[in-house]
Amino acid sequence: MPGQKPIKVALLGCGTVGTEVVRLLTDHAADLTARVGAPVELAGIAVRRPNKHREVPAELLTTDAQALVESDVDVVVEVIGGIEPTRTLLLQALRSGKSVVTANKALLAEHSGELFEAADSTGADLYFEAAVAGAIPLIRPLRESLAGDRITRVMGIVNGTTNFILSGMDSTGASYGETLEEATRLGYAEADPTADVDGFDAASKAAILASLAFHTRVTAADVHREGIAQVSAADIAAAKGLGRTVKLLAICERVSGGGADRNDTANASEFISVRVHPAMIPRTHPLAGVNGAFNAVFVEADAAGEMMFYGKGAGGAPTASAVLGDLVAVARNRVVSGRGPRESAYAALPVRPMGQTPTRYHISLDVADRPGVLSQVAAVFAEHDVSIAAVRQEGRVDDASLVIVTHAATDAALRSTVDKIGGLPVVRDVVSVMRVEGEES
Ligand SMILES: NC(=O)c1ccc[n+]([C@@H]2O[C@H](COP(=O)([O-])OP(=O)(O)OC[C@H]3O[C@@H](n4cnc5c(N)ncnc54)[C@H](O)[C@@H]3O)[C@@H](O)[C@H]2O)c1
Ligand SMILES: N[C@@H](CCO)C(=O)O
Ligand code: NA
Repeated sequence: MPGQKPIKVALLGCGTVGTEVVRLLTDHAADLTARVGAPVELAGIAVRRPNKHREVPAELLTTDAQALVESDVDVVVEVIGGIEPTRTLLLQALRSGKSVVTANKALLAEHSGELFEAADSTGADLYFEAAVAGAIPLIRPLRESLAGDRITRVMGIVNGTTNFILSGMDSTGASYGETLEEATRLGYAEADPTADVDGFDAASKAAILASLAFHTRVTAADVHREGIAQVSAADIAAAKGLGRTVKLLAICERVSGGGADRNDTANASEFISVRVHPAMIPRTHPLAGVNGAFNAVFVEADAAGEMMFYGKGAGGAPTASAVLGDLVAVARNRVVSGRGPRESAYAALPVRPMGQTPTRYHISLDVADRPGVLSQVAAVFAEHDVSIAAVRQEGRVDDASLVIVTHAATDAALRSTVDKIGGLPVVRDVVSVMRVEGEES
């Protein structure tokens, strides 16, 4: 594009993802120019320790991220992570009319409202495909491709570390602790795995997905979150015994009517439920075959029906692929003086608290094998108004394994049922209690 003004890019952060962004920008420069309609020029890279970055051109490095954001650039690409200083830097960029591309789910899940407002104040773009499920196109399908449909459910595996651990437990029968150790040794889990194993990373992603799917501002605080540290080898074995497997799921769904809410929504006819928790799913479910560090997200929409998005949700190069896709989009918008999608939060649906969101449960018990045991157990369910969907009993020498799957019940009802059952003299052990998803209720 001779004579076309270059699109100048500031890169903030040059770690796992940033290094790959630089590589792709350099290796594909000619193609990117052709695709955008103008050269895409790296104007500077903000890092903390310049002497640690021998792989990138030294003259581009700076430790002053703020000055780089304030300089004459068109686009700011943020791959530092965390809330500050990135929040301040990106607000500054957007308020001065610079487009932003970010991979930062934690920031978006807490501050997307403020970032979108800053973008609106100048007409700048805010793109974030890399923030959820890495390379997998998911943000663009939800924001653009499905913008004419009505999405009813988004359910997926959006954290590779926990999926690696749960898949490992499923294939070896090993404990959570042993498998986490292995994941750390192989570099799949970080030295501090808290954000992944306690579900914070998945909860941020769930908030972003729910916001887009339901045209509602959802933050991480709205997401019910449970991690995988409590998942035992017994849970995995119980799941396997019934043709199921355990996955950490991010679930965003529309639910109709009833229940409390975050504002005065007594008359609301529709709510959303946004949650992250381990659940048993049938081994025949499309998400059951997603193993190791892969991600997959299942989307259901009224007109489109069921769709699944599958691929690499993390890693330097896959994540950089999503960043580059966004960079091309915002650069193209600038070339034609156009703009990408703005925030769409008009529906403002209330989020239903987990306490009022019934889910189905699987309960495995070790019981004495003698007449009347089943009826005693069933009576406790009836007493707490928890309806039983299926029961399976397998006799052993002098005891039996009893597996019960419930119809949808609230956490509170299920907890009191299980507490009371655990105290029955005929119940020797409550082996496993876990939610069930992906089956007709
Ligand atoms: N690594 C992945 O697989 C992956 C996948 C999807 C999204 N992300 C997101 O991408 C972002 C970056 O992740 P990463 O894995 O590359 O992290 P990283 O820790 O490898 O890189 C971050 C870099 O930013 C630098 N940095 C910190 N503060 C800075 C500052 N004030 N100014 C300039 N540089 C600063 C750090 O020194 C580090 O080199 C995060 O938001 C992360 O959640 C990562
Ligand atoms: N820690 C995340 C990286 C991608 O966000 C994972 O394990 O999937
Ligand atoms: Na993505």
